[in-house]
Amino acid sequence: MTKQAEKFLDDFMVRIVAKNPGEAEFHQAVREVAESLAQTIVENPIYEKMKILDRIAEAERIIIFRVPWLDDKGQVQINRGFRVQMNSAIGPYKGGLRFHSSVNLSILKFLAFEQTFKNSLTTLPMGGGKGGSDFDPKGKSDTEVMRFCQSFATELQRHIGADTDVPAGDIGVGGREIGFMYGQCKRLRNEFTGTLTGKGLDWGGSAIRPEATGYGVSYFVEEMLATRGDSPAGKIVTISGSGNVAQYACEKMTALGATVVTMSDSSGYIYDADGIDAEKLAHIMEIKNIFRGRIADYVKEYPSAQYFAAERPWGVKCDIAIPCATQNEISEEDAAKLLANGCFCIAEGANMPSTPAAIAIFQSNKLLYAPGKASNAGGVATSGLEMSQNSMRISWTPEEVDSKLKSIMRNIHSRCVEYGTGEDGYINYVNGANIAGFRKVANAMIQQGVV
Ligand SMILES: NC(=O)C1=CN([C@@H]2O[C@H](COP(=O)(O)OP(=O)(O)OC[C@H]3O[C@@H](n4cnc5c(N)ncnc54)[C@H](OP(=O)(O)O)[C@@H]3O)[C@@H](O)[C@H]2O)C=CC1
Ligand SMILES: O=C(O)CCC(=O)C(=O)O
Repeated sequence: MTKQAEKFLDDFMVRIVAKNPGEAEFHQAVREVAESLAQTIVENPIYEKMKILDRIAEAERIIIFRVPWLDDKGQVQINRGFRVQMNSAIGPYKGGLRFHSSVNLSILKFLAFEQTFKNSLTTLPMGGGKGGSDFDPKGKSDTEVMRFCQSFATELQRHIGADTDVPAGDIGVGGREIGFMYGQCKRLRNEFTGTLTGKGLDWGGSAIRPEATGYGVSYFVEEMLATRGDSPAGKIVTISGSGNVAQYACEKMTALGATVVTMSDSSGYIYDADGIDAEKLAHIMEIKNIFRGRIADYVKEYPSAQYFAAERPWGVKCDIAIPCATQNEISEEDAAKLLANGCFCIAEGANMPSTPAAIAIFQSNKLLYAPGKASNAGGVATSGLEMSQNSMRISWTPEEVDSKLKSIMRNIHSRCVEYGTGEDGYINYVNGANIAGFRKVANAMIQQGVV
């Protein structure tokens, strides 16, 4: 990076931190992007003159609202709802809703910021957004979740729409929650439109949307390994999380011939040296999706596996690591363990799961490392395909959607190679994803004037 680019980066980050005090996750996500883009920006003065990166880092609109609801005992509960409408340069705001006790503005702004670049990479016409609530569905009855979702959607529906902003799922928001919110939006607006994605297959949902993020990250791993003449077959894989993304990453990596040996939740991880095959994964899906239980229950059914409470799986020997739980779940120490154990490929299913210090270890040791905004883009890409099907009032077959998903992931990989390959041939997927994602949004913003 030239001195001029370094100065741009320093000045820019001073402005970001001053304008968004105390928002550590947001600063982290913005800094990573700004580091990749500083050189491109000083070499293209129009970007600096038009303050493109400052504008991308400032949400177009943020809505914060009260979500009151009645629990099963008839007591009033109050949560806080958010929608961050980050950038609409290339399409309606698009991005998931997160329901988790940790949700705050910093987390949702980092996610919405990342989403803007991710959605641009998919090549589909989608802007960036994210939302959610500090409501935690864990331990709540179905009727409590329904009452909460109805209250949340009652306010949210004023701000969203098929051509305005199209939310979907994220942590704590799956098919059940999308169904309750869609029902309430439809009732209040008296229209059946594609206002949310991740809908049920019989009422406007797309085939393969539940599978898409996990399948997409697996297709991305295939592409990464192919750059070194390799493939997933015979590889040992560690996965964190046991929710939507983790489940389908496990399914697809196993189908591609790899052996997945770990999955986790926020209480701990399981290690099954024999591999979590299709039958064992079906059991995990039952524990998590039907009984809404804990991953620890796995060892009751498969006693040869081990459960490690309050630990993450990154000390387990593997070739490939696919973090699919949450942000900053791979620390510097975890990254050092992965490296020491011979792991050579890290593909993020989660958003920003690796800390900056962990990424520095991956990159300085020339490991294959893909940031979530590239490798987990299959979920939102398939949401984009759901929007297209809704507009055209048609449904594609699972095979059609899967083949489009595969070609989108291959295309994202090619863009990363195009913009991220250094002089020594090492592919810096972070730079590649950030630069490729930025160019399209930046050029659209220039063409649309100062808005
Ligand atoms: N769903 C999608 O299509 C997409 C999701 N993502 C990202 O993938 C990640 C997982 O999302 P998804 O699978 O949908 O969510 P789910 O709610 O289905 O699953 C989340 C999993 O991560 C675990 N987890 C959540 N928070 C923590 C934490 N603080 N520490 C440890 N484990 C935690 C959960 O454990 P527990 O049950 O104990 O809470 C659960 O196993 C998120 O980063 C999300 O932003 C990215 C692209 C698309
Ligand atoms: O499908 C979507 O719209 C959003 C998916 C998502 O939240 C993400 O990509 O992080």
